[in-house]
Amino acid sequence: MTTLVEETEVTSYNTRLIFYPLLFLASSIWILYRWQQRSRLREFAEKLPGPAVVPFLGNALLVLRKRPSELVQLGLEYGEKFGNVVRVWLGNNLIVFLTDPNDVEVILNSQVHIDKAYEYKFFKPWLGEGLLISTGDKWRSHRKMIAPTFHINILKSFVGVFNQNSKNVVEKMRPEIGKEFDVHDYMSGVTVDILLETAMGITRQTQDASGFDYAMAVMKMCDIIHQRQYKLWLRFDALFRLSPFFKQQTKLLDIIHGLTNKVIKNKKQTYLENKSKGVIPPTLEELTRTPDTNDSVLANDKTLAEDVFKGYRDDLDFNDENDIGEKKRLAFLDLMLESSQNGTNNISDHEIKEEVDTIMFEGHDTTAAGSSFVLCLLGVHKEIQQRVYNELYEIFGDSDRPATFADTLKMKYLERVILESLRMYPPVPIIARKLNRDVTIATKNYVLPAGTTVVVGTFKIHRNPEYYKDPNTFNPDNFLPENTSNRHYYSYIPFSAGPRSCVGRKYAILELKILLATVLRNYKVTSDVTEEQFKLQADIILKRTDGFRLKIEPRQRVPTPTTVVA
Ligand code: HEM
Repeated sequence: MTTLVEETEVTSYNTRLIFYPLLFLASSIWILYRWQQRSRLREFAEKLPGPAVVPFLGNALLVLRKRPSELVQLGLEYGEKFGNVVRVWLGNNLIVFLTDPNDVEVILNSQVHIDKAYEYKFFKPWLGEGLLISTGDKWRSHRKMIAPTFHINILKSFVGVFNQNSKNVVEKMRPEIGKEFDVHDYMSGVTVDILLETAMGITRQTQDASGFDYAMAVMKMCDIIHQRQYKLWLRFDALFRLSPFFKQQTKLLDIIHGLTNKVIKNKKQTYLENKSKGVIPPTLEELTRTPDTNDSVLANDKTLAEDVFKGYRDDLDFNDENDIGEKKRLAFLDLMLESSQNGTNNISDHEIKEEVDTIMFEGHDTTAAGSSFVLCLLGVHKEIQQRVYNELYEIFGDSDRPATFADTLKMKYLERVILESLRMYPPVPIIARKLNRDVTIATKNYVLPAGTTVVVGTFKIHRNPEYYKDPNTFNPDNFLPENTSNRHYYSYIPFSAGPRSCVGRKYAILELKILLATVLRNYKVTSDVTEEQFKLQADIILKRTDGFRLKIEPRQRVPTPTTVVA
């Protein structure tokens, strides 16, 4: 007779007898599959130009101990050496850099290659499955829901917010008069304030200490993610968890998610209370469809940016013809809650939170870098600054009145300056995708195999002499209509292009115009640092490691007669 202990031992022996061979089999199949996949990658990769590789590490040694500022230079040097397609191995990962607009179009214009690369995962604890990183059906349905919330009518309703916050930052900068300071700190603060209001409906008046903590937490989170991008050891989750950054991240995310959750809960409650009283906010449909005769003149007056980006007409261009002007202002969050509550869209509170957090990140760091670069460039190029100011003087005279939407349409030279700054210093200097299918690109019909990470080198594309005469010279006339009309559309992609292009493009241009116009109407800016001395940092967002150093002095509101605005 066998005892219970013996029976248990026999059962566990039998289990092990089945389990271990199965485990061995599964592991062997997996290793074989990976080996086959890698061999396939290698087979295609061998045909692509790129630096020599060492076993196991590939080309990882090239970036070892390199500072972020050195990575920009390294990237540019390899581009010079190998051309518009450069193959690199980081361990087992095949990475292909593309800088020919024809190749880039194949990737960005596709509805298939929409998956983001591995590096975007650092955002996941913060942004979850928000628009920036999600993919497949989830991304498609959310994009369809969010793109209309950036309709020009909604953006027009934000003009007042852009003005008020721009005025606030002008006042905040006053103590810096005469000193050299880092203007990015101020641009970062004002862009977060603007987003708190336009994304979540939190105004300076309604903002309590949690609003301020949130803004600080957003800025610090960006910093942690940047560190993870370029400090190789922080890229490994296990090591990151052991670092002090992880603890800090946990605290910051508590603040960020705590506020977004709280605001969503309160807004939803208010919405339901109002609904029970019969007070229902206008729907997105109503805000974006009703024509308003008062504004029909503006409807035909398109901005320069709309011409520049018309080559890749995307879901942001729908229906803008039906302009209605400034109506009731609703933050993105209100619009999303409304459409989820009235059944137009199927989106949970958690998903709304992810999208609001995504907009807070994408909308803040990019515009902060964009506006800081413009101000520094104008500090260097005084002639150009004078032309910008003269144009503003023509619009506003010596008055202190806020800008209207109609004024922004007249800021044609300022717009060219912004576009040129985004060309030379694109806030998002590279975009990365993971290929799920083989793709044949235009250059030599190379095939990039499924599994490759494709990096689109926006920074390098924007400085290609084939498309820009004298590409390293800051020249806003690169965006005169005669110079843009025949240029390859994918030779200018600061907002990416195609189905995954930046959903906030029009918001960004409008905000930048009002913010920069307000600063320049109040201050003359100068930079003692020349463009050659800018130390660029390769990051998710392009920055300067030497800081955006600038000096300001109060503006005498008189035009400079010598310059003519084109
Ligand atoms: C100068 C300012 C800006 C620049 C240069 C910029 C650039 C970009 C680029 C290049 C992408 C594609 C990223 C990728 O594929 O990895 C992107 C995506 C995105 N941007 Fe912007 N952006 C700016 C401002 C904004 C603003 C103000 C908002 C919102 C208020 C915003 C929201 C987004 C979102 C949600 C996405 C993800 C879109 C998707 O994947 O469907 N951006 N942006």
